[in-house]
Amino acid sequence: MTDVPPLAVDIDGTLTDGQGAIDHRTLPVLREWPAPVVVATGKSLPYPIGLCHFVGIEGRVIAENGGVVALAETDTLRFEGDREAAAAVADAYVEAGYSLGWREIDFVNRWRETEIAVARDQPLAPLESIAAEHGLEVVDTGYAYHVKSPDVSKGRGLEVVAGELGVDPEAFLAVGDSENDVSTFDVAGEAVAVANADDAALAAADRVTDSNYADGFLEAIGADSR
Ligand SMILES: O=C(O)COP(=O)(O)O
Ligand SMILES: [Mg+2]
Repeated sequence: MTDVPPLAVDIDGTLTDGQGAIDHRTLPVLREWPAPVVVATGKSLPYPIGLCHFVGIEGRVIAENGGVVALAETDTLRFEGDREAAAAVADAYVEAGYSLGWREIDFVNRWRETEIAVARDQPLAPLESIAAEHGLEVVDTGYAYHVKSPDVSKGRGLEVVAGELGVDPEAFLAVGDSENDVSTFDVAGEAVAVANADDAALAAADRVTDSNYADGFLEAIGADSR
């Protein structure tokens, strides 16, 4: 087949099951996809790079909601955003008596270079107001609150990746589940939300799958979901 589109795929809520584990059925599908696969996630770079490595695909990654773009084949490693402002928000939030909500050794933020993530069981309103004071915004992925620059997005990252790969961003088929995928959906030619997606992703998608989570992903790309 020559008309198989390149894929821009989210991780949490899209390649996972309802418990957050990667669904093993997605792995051979990603490995054998005959066009470039770009992993676009809110997670810090080591997670998606590790995923690509162990799936056995080229490292093509948009991490930190677009704050980091990494493309192994072109030696690209780009950073966007304002890490100092995000760190200042985290400090002010803790100073105000709140917590980022992770364990003492914080593997969520340890390798994060352009934004800060806060656990969703922590109060959102003060985080939003402190972020706004620093010119930043809070995005709720359904897995964490991410404090990021408003001009950084997965969609902007996809434009950069597409440029590096010499592919039209509109050629991409994007699959995702939450508001941090809306910008990807806007840039890609075809946008599919899995059925468990939040309202923002559902509204931005061209179509919505019948199935949830990884079943939805496999349905979205027309893969056999046995
Ligand atoms: O890190 C998160 O909060 C969500 O990650 P995702 O973008 O892969 O769904
Ligand atoms: Mg997601």
